[in-house]
Amino acid sequence: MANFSNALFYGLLFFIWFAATTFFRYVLKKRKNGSKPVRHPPSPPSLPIIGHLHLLGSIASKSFQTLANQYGPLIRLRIVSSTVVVVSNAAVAKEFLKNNEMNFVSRPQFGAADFNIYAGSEFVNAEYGPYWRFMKKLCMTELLSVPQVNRFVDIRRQEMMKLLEILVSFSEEGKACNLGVELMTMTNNVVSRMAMSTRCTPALDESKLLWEFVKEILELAPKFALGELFGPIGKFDLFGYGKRAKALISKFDSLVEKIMVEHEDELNSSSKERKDMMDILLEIHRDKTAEVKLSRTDIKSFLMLHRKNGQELFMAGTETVSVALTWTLAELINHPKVFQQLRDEINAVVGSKRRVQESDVPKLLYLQAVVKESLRLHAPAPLIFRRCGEDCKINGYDILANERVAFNVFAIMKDPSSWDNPLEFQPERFMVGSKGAYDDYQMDIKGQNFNIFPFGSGRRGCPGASLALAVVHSAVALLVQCFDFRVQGGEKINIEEGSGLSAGLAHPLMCYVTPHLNPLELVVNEAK
Ligand code: HEM
Repeated sequence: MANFSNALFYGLLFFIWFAATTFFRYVLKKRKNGSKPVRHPPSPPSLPIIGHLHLLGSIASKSFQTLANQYGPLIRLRIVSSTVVVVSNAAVAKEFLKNNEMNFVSRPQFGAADFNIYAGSEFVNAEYGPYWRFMKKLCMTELLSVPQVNRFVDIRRQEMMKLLEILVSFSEEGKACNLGVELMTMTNNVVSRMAMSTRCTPALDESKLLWEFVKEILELAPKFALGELFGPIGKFDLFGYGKRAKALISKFDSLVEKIMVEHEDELNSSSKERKDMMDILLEIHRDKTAEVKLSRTDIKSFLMLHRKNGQELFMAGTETVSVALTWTLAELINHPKVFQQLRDEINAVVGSKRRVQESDVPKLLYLQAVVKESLRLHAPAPLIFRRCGEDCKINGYDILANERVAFNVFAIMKDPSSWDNPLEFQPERFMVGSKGAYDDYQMDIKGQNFNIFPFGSGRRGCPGASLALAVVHSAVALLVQCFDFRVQGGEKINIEEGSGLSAGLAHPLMCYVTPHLNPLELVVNEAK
């Protein structure tokens, strides 16, 4: 009897404690947000501790899309101890990124920053403020401006020629080639030469180190995301990825320091005709009157620059571009009619005596449509992250200060309410006069149109879009003009998406290549 009354007593005590805590939390929440209770965007039912983690598969953008189909285009998820608001349609994205742009102009900080020796010097994750504004202006007016991109056209031509030579040698040896790897090498070299006049190839000493850095950091990036799930506990670096990244970045730092000293010596001894990114940044570093004082660390951090949302140029310029190229090639190989139509267009505009070049691209409308369609179906940066500045209401829901917002570009660009046959690869949709073409056939893809914005939008949009499109257009055109492709071990390429943060193909793009027009002979014609 005594036991029973004890149990009753403790049960009652627990109930009072539980009710009081719940009430107290409710009152706190109410006071924090004035008198109204917070109205979060809808959430699926969650589990204790892990929240919605069990609802996420290996490809976050796909899982978010599935949840949006069930719970709507604006949802809120809790993953262990972090929350994220996910946006999955064009109208809601516009509400955030256009109508409330200034409140979503910063990016969230990711836990990995704790292990980044460049923390505080980052550009991609920088708070919207004087440093970010200065660097962004510099990107748009100098480092990645159209005239600067045009000044390096010969470098892109040389690197693409190297790619063509490699493919010819694969063809002569009758060996299958991993196209993804070759495309990645080419884009690494283009970006690396524009950034600091250094190639990034396993065959050379310095370049080998750079090459290894890019490879390793790309492998590590998705693993960082794991730590993120554990919120504050992630800071303890339970898996050791933080320490590995720190060691890698330190290696990159010594290498870039050496290249920087060489650049400084050159700047002291002569005036260079063509300045690479490092030269431009070093000049600002020395300029006592510059609006913002750039430190050596800021320069190195910038050059290590970004991959989508979180890591800093090598990854932005290399992985995203090579992913876009690989997907476009894969879709073309799987759609022989589209491939042939593109080849016919190139032949009609360029003929068969010279290599297609960047200056031909404005006349190659079908080529542009092919690339747009590929970016629509396979966004190289499928999730864009931003951070909410101050509490605000969007579509009747409260979005709280500091909350992370993920724009699911992957889902938005396949939304059946915006696109007919959204999962089909149909470049015609971007051609004027074609059956089913959109009125707005020259659809802007650089952030004005929220049905298709692979480069993000607004002030925080991608400053590398012109460079990226220059590389993707010319490489696709050259490969289609010069080679036929046969898939190794099958008729079609398996276009399954890879897991983790990478938006690439799950399986290597292995092909046998045969020259259609021998590119090595065409070069001679081009020089005329
Ligand atoms: C197909 C290739 C590429 C795609 C799809 C892409 C996509 C993106 C996206 C979606 C963002 C976030 C935009 C936003 O928040 O609204 C971004 C940011 C950025 N990208 Fe790219 N990118 C590509 C290539 C490049 C290249 C080649 C570079 C430079 C070499 C570059 C440099 C940057 C930088 C610096 C940012 C951060 C801008 C900021 O925070 O203000 N990207 N990119």
